[in-house]
Amino acid sequence: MSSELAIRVDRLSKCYQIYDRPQDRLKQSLWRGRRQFFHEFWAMHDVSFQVARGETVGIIGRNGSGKSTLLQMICATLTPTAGEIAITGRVAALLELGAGFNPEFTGRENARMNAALLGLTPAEIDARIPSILAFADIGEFVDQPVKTYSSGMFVRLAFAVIAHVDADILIVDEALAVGDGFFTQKCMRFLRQFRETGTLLFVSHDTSAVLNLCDRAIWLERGALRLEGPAKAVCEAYLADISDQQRRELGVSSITAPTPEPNVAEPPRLPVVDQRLATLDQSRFRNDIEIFSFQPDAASHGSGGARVLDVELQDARGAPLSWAVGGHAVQLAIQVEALIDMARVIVGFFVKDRLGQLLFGDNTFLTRTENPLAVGAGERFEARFGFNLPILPPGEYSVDIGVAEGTQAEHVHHCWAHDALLFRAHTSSVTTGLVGIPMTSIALERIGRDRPSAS
Ligand SMILES: Nc1ncnc2c1ncn2[C@@H]1O[C@H](COP(=O)(O)OP(=O)(O)OP(=O)(O)O)[C@@H](O)[C@H]1O
Repeated sequence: MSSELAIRVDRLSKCYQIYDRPQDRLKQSLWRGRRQFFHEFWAMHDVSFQVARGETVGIIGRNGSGKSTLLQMICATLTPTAGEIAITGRVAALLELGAGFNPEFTGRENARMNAALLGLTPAEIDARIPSILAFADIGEFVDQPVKTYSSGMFVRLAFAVIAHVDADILIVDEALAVGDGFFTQKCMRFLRQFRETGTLLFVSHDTSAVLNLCDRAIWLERGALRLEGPAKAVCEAYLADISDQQRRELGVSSITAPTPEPNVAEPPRLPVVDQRLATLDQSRFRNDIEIFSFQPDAASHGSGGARVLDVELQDARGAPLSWAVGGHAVQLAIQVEALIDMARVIVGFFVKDRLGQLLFGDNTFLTRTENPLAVGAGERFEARFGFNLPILPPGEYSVDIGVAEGTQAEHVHHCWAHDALLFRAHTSSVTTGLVGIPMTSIALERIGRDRPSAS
């Protein structure tokens, strides 16, 4: 195989023998192939593709399309019925919860055992175990048998191990989603860093995760390769296919958007009040967002000239919120301590989703261009941003806070606190797209016919 290739999959097929009743399996072994008591199910059929060294490839497809089957064969935990796989490099995989873990052993013992299986020498394991356990961050559970672990703890430990074994090829299933928001973001940061040098196969139902991470995507359908190519084109085709199918199921033919009228009146501007909020807020689709308290020990970088003291989401009158409702007015209040004299302070924030994709944010620069804020070392100051929360799809979100000095174009970062505040949206009327925007108006009216009917 060319040294530029990390993975070559050639005409791969997997057939399962399905027995309708347990006794049929017994009969099959007694008859030794002279009669057939099973029927065949081809979970993968004639799939071929190549992954170049250093590529990041997303595998997408509906439930049961063969994603796990394919990856298990690549990891050699499942034997193909036909076809070949050639791999160049050390493979580490996170495919199934708890796979490769002995339930009776502690987390520490399992981490050592897995690291050894993945090729680390005892000396390398000794050197890396503190960092593995720090990454997993499961506290005293590390010395408990893993049979007592929650699924989130399993993922943390398994991911921590694969992140420390110098793999050339990483294979990760969306098992990641089991972790909490902070951990998922930590994993995504690691994966982004890993893809600079390594080869990554990433399986997910979530096309935004694939778009975010992958150069290329492979779409599997009923065990066959339906499409491969640039991640954007493949994900778009996949989503279009899903919506076509939904339309067919609903019995709706394709919908063409009407051409807008040329002189439509300007929509009303502020105040932004979504007319539907009152109704939505009475329903189970109300966008309930749980706000977790400020994380003072959140990881941060920067020159160290400032320190974030507190971050709060407040209601429009300044009362702290532990729950917020999407679409409603809130304030984000950020308190900072200057550790050095600062002449032109800028404070900003970014809200990110569980994959670390930046959703929205803002900063104080334009508000204070004319009279920049100057503070002395030891002084405290507060930035406040008032806005209508977007409607957030269910999931976890976090807020990064930045404190800088200078101008928008040229500045010194004194502090960038990652994941200083965490939210969780529980229920939502929005399920697609990154966020829902509160609408100022929505109309649907009859406007006549193409041709007046003859009377
Ligand atoms: N051990 C097995 N015996 C019989 N059929 C199996 C076995 N394992 C998987 N299958 C079948 O093979 C097909 C592909 O399964 P696979 O788990 O690879 O799909 P997937 O794309 O990973 O699905 P999901 O997104 O739900 O995880 C499915 O129809 C599944 O029922």
